[in-house]
Amino acid sequence: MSDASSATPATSTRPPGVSSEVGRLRTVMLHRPGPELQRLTPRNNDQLLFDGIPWVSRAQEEHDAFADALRSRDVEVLYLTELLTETLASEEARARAVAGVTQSLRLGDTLRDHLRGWLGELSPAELTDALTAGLRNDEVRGGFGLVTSLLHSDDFLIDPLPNLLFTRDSSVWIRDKVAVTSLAMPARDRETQLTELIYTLHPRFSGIETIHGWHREHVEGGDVLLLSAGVVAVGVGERTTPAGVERLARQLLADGGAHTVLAVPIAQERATMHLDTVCTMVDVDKIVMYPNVADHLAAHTVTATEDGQLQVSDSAPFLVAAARAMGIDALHQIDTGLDPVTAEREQWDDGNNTLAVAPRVAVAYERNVETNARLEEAGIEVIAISGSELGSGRGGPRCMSCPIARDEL
Ligand SMILES: NC(=O)NCCC[C@H](N)C(=O)O
Repeated sequence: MSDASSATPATSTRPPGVSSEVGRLRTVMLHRPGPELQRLTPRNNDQLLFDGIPWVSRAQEEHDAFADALRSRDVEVLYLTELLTETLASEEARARAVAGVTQSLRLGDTLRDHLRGWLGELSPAELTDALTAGLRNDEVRGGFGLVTSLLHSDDFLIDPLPNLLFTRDSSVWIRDKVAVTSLAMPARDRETQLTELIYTLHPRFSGIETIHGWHREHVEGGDVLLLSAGVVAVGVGERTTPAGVERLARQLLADGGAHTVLAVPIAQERATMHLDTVCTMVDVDKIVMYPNVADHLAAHTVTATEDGQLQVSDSAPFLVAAARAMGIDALHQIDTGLDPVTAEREQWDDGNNTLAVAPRVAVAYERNVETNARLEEAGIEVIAISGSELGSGRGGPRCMSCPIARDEL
């Protein structure tokens, strides 16, 4: 469970809404790493999308320091598990959560019925733990039948969700609406069941419109960059699919969420799983970008015709297409000027994955010494945090944060 003593109470009335990457950050949703990380073993870490086995208590310390750095800049920090527990006070939320998590065809009828009964008796906080940390076969008490006898004792009946840490990916606010995303990797599929519950049933978000949704064409929040009000760049690669960006673009262009969407192909590789692994905005007209991709990153500009059809341009260099859509002379790339090997090492360690808390102020991992030095030379204040354990899931400060409210620029 999250550290309730240091959390800001979820009672602020600041209206949610985000229209850029760099407007002053007011409210953010994080997930403090918890028991779900204790489930990682050398046998399952690849499937669960971690590159190692994190030291959990150190990861929690690093995460608490990250949250404190944000609070010290007057950012309200909400925790996903606290919001979920509050949501699960509602009978409807509990029923939906239990039904969703027991859908798996792996269970069979006997075990499913047993689990439904068991989960239904848990308190909201216990149910949050089960939904996030999962459940092993040998943790089930009673309900023994054929399936539970044949599964291995350490098989999961409910998969743990270690990637909840990366709250960026399972929902993204675009103006005053929130897109509940549809995650591509099986290990993360269930995360958006939880964010959908929070946004549809937590009183804080009452009246908020959700778009996209669980089990639609794949879109992940790490691919979605709000370059400026009305201009949304969407990476298309290992996670977000062409069909995913098409559906999102259609929705945004139809309901005023954007006037222009840039569809940006990225290499379908783990190192570049999301657009925010290669570039993030650090000022209204500055972007820090992995130099090894800078020269060939390109974009299709997508707009809507008067009768609502999508209009797709030929591909153009990303920085050119972005500046044109944003109505500025140039989107300046922070020239990290690194030799290709250092650049590759720092990109792998999320050097380009910064979280702006205001224009020209960004949180970054301290280990990316060269990239951070270049950011500072370019006039960006770097709030350096340590991420030796947090980074083993391959995500940096932007990945670990879902902005809920930012000031308009
Ligand atoms: N926006 C991001 O780049 N998020 C990082 C996600 C890391 C996670 N282990 C994953 O593979 O999905």
